Amino acid sequence: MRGMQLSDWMPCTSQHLYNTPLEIAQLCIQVQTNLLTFTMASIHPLVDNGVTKGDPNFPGGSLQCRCPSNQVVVALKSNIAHNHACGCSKCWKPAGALFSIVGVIPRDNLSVEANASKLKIVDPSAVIQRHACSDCGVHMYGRIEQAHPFHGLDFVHAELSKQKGWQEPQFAGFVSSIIEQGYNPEGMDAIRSKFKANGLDTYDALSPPLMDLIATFTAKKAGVKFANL
Ligand SMILES: N[C@@H](CCC(=O)N[C@@H](CSCO)C(=O)NCC(=O)O)C(=O)O
Ligand SMILES: [Zn+2]
Ligand SMILES: [Zn+2]
Repeated sequence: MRGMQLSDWMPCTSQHLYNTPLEIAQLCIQVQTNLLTFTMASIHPLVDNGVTKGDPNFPGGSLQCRCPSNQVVVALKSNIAHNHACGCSKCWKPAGALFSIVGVIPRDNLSVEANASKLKIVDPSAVIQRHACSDCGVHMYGRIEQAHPFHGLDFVHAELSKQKGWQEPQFAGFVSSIIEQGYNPEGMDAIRSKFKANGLDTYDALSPPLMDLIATFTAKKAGVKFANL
């Protein structure tokens, strides 16, 4: 009996349905990705069904907390930068999401326009002093007060804005941190595949350029002299 041929498994190969093993492999990957999408927990609503590109000329807008009335309003005079999915335990995430989506803006471009009295710092001992609405709990901005490479940049969640066009997530950071919050390590490959399928590189800290900024700050603080290249 001759060995099974591909054509034995594909009775319809006489039509132009599956031309090459590559097309079949691509079809299998697509089926698997679709299945993963169907079965996986939500990464974040702005990632689960694809990432929508922002407007590079976006001028900024405002954020509102999720109280039904007397909302905290924060005005942002420019677009955000380094927007990223964050798996860490400290960043605010919408209900059901495994990741936060958080970006930065120069603190001088951020102002609280309404109900500032509702804001309280979630963890005063943290590096990022996250100012959250004491009623609905969403984080309106995170500010770094101590000497730090990101001092002067506020962390904000642009999904709290009614305006569209904010910078889209550029990468996924602190991905392994979701394990610390109870996500099954067996599921990490699927999580990383989902990010990659949406064009986002995944890191277990911040992106390399941001990590280099942190290391440069640390070296300079320690008086390290950089060798010539
Ligand atoms: N595994 C820890 C990681 C927490 C952490 O280091 N978070 C980063 C990134 S938050 C925005 O990208 C950080 O800068 N933390 C300083 C701070 O949050 O104050 C965990 O999950 O908790
Ligand atoms: Zn609120
Ligand atoms: Zn975080």
